[in-house]
Amino acid sequence: MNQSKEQRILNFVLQNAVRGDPCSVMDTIDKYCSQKEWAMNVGNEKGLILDKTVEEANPSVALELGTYCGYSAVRISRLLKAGARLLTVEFNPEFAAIAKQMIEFAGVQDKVKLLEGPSEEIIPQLKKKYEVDTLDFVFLDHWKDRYTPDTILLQECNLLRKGSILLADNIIFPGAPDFLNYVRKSPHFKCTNYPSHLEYMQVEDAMEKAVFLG
Ligand SMILES: O=C(NC/C=C/[C@H]1OC[C@H](O)[C@@H]1O)c1cc([N+](=O)[O-])cc(O)c1O
Ligand SMILES: [Mg+2]
Repeated sequence: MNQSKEQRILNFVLQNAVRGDPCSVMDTIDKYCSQKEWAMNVGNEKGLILDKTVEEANPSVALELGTYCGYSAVRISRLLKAGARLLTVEFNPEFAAIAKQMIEFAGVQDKVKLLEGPSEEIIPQLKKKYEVDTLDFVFLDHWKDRYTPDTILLQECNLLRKGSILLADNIIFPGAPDFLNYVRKSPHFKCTNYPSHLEYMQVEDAMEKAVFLG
């Protein structure tokens, strides 16, 4: 059976990146996806916005929704302080299997816990099953029509605290208009927009930061 694009990306990393070196893994994925096959990794331009937001949050506990091949899980976890952890949620088993190998090759497996399943099922389990108190940082990069219901669910599950930072990818392309409307109208969030471009393309995109005010 012929390989998936995600398997080809992983193989390129296994053959060309430096084991245990997160930056080498990120650079190798970016090289493959800009030169050979486009893929929906956050990429290096929006990745720098992600880096700055993670450094601002300096999270003890971070959540990512939409692992895909693990590019942003590697990107986020490389910045985490000792003892901090990233929980990353992926519902597609093929993608989860690729991401698991990508995370292990990058050497960040001790900081990352990959949770396989739908976000709406996993979020209500975070406190009891995954021993989460509150989340310091959340990266939303999964199905765009899940950003709003999952942001509401995070609040309903008391997983946000005053100052929790949410960062959402793809605000322009593919777009998350209902999420933008929701957080910008809500008195519980302070929003900041970061114009950028779609990964590996000259298409406009943006990220939105939403800080929970309690
Ligand atoms: O659909 C996108 N992301 C949704 C991803 C969904 C992921 O979470 C659930 C599914 O298993 C997948 O792994 C997307 C799409 C584009 N795009 O240009 O089409 C660009 C991006 O950065 C994106 O995150
Ligand atoms: Mg994205």
